[in-house]
Amino acid sequence: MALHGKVALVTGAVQGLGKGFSEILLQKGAKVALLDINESGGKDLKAAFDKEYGPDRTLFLTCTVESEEQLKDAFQKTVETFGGLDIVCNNAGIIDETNWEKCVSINLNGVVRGTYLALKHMKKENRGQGGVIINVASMAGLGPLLTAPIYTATKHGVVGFSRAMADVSRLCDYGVRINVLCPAFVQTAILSSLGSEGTTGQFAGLRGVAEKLLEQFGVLEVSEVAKNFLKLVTDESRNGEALLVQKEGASYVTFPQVASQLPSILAPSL
Ligand SMILES: NC(=O)C1=CN([C@@H]2O[C@H](COP(=O)(O)OP(=O)(O)OC[C@H]3O[C@@H](n4cnc5c(N)ncnc54)[C@H](O)[C@@H]3O)[C@@H](O)[C@H]2O)C=CC1
Ligand SMILES: CCCCCC(=O)/C=C/C=C\C/C=C\C/C=C\CCCC(=O)O
Repeated sequence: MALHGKVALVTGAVQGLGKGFSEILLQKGAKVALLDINESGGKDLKAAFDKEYGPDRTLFLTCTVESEEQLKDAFQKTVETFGGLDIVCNNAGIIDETNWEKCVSINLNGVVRGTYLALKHMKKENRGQGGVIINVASMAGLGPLLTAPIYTATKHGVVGFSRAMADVSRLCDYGVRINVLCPAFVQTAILSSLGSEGTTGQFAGLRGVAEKLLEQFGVLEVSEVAKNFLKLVTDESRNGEALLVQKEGASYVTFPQVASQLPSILAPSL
């Protein structure tokens, strides 16, 4: 998929990975709607991107992925401004084991909401032109992060939901690929939550285990993850894939083949 002139929407775009994903899309010629709850940061980022890439290439929209109405309006505004939608990255996420319902609301419900809205605008049966959705999970979507069981659950949820929706899209011929990105630790603000009492609450005492994982896996730079994000966006042969990104490299995850045991009527082309 060539990105020049394509329209992208990224949630949680103001800093960290979302900023990195937005910037690499801009470098490849796409237009990007930047969605975030951080209004002042969003305005500053848009001003910086305007200088670097030109004023018509981005749109900043204040929006929480917790609100169906705000997210729906942001998708609509993006389509009206840029004339279509080709790429959606559901990236916004937090760690908060003390307010765990909020963590589920942002990390899982927000991704479901963003995926359904993306399909509404992009799928062929709605006269959309197809496209690609990248949902951001984590390595904690593939194994346990002990200081953050709810975070772990939301990220496993994002992996399962994305894989299921990719198969739905293939079977129903939506023309939309859905892939999920699973980075290990990345140098962003969220990393300071590793063992902090404020976000990990009753599990803060397990910070030593999380620190051991950090020592074992190291810390990625945003740019390393962004390069792999781009692969998932552009490689048209990839649908329903989970890409694990670690310091030593990236690899597509192999899952148990339970689908092959289903009656073929349920999974004719899996
Ligand atoms: N940094 C890391 O080690 C890893 C991060 N991830 C995931 O990557 C994604 C991005 O995280 P980072 O860039 O590291 O974090 P970050 O904290 O640097 O950035 C998160 C962005 O999301 C925005 N945001 C938070 N709540 C929001 C909401 N309700 N609606 C819209 N925007 C909201 C924030 O304002 C911020 O701009 C998250 O889903 C995170 O779980 C996955 C694996 C590793
Ligand atoms: C609190 C900081 C969390 C930062 C965000 C994040 O999602 C980072 C996750 C990175 C990796 C650790 C996650 C889970 C561990 C998964 C598997 C461990 C398997 C260990 C093994 O068997 O080798």
